[in-house]
Amino acid sequence: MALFSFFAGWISYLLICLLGLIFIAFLCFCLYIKYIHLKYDHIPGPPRDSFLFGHLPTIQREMSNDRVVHDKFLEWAETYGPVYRINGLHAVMLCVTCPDTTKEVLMSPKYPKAPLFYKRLFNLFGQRFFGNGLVTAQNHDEWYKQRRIMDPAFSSLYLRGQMGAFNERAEKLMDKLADMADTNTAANMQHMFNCVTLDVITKVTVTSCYPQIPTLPLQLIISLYPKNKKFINEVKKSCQLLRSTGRQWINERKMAVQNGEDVPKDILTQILKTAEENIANDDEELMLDNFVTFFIAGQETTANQLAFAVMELGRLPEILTKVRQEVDDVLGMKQEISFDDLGKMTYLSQVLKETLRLYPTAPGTSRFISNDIVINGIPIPAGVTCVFNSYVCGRLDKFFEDPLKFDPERFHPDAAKPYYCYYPFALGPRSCLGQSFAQMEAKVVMAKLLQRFDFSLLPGQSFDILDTGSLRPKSGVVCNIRHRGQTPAD
Ligand code: HEM
Repeated sequence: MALFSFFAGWISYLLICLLGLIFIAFLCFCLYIKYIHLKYDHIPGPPRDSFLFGHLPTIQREMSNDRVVHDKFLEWAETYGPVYRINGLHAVMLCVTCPDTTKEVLMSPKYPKAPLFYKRLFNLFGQRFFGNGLVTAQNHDEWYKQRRIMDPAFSSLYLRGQMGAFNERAEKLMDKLADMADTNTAANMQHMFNCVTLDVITKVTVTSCYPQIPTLPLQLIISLYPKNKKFINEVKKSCQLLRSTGRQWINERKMAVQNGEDVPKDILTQILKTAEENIANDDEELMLDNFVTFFIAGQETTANQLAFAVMELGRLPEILTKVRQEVDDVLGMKQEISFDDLGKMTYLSQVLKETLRLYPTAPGTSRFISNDIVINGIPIPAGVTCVFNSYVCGRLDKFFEDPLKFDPERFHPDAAKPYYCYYPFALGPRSCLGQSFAQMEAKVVMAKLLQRFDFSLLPGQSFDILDTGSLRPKSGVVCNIRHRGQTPAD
């Protein structure tokens, strides 16, 4: 009995000490948050929901109510100006729309990608995902080494040589659409575009292993609720499948290289080279990081752009007529589109650019600011994350008049170029490596679609945006497809 009370006494003593320590740690954390508030509260920003969580509850509310969180950021940019502050626990994030700062920060290699966001993409729900691949690499030298190796697979000379592949894959889509037109079947255009961009990037359709990536704050929120376990497990399984598919393809290519076979200078071959020059000892993991990176970065962004373009053309007959006329003038009945043809379809380029202004499918980027700077006359102490949001910039009327109007004339070759307020592919050294690839692919697919088919949106669809980290049309853009010249009753 005495022994029992001795131990019980010690356990209660330890518990009290532990609680005391937790309380002191919490107090220190609160004091640190107060210090951060004092340091950055001179920067304008919306009122915080709470001392501890800052603006996170508002952001969570927007997301759980199925709203586009970037609309909230837009509303705040309109109210609080070219730089405003958002708090979440001890972290401070600045949303910047000031063009001069956008230029200064994004064009300089001095500002690394912000760990606040990119470190979280290393894993997805505990499963290695983008790792240290090109999009997420934060160390400048490691990133630069990879980028230099990957560049040849995206040079304009190499891409010219890919026109055959773009044509061939787009033709497969046209065949499917022709079947649908013949059988009067409605087409979910987003799904169709996903298949073609997947086909182009992998040359094999492996749609089933393609993971849906939830937005980063959403990931954290999702992982807090046990009821999401099933979803989390599915995402993890998709990631594992993607990496094991990558492992298999990489090994096959490695064997081909070792056997002295003539391999193409494509993305996969270049990925093998990134590992050869990697000084760290995780060659295979780095290759898989880049496999996942190109698979994700190179596929759904373009598919979603195409789907948004069809959505807008479906409700704007005048623009549709004009762009179709251009395609007819340049291509006529020609089946194989050449690189030179692409250059001649300038209005189609304008349509695609305008699509990304209103619907930047990868809506922003961020950088860590490790030195004191001044933004729009406001001194900013070092240690913050700056977010550059192309969705917000594209919809601010100080940059684009009547911003919600879809108007490709904004990108007419003679129109004034937007000054650091239009960057759907980001800007500077960390801008999109696949920009030309994506826009060549998008043009080939759109041109063939316009050349061969009439499409009309099925009534009753929403024109809303679904924000899953990248932006996509909520409706899927379901269309009735007809061969050109075929009347709806045929
Ligand atoms: C419409 C299509 C596309 C859009 C809107 C887009 C947009 C972007 C954006 C905004 C970034 C910067 C991301 C960040 O800073 O977090 C980026 C980076 C990147 N994109 Fe794209 N992208 C598209 C298509 C592609 C394609 C087709 C590929 C490859 C085949 C690709 C490969 C990459 C890579 C490798 C990076 C990282 C570049 C680096 O940091 O060096 N993208 N893209």
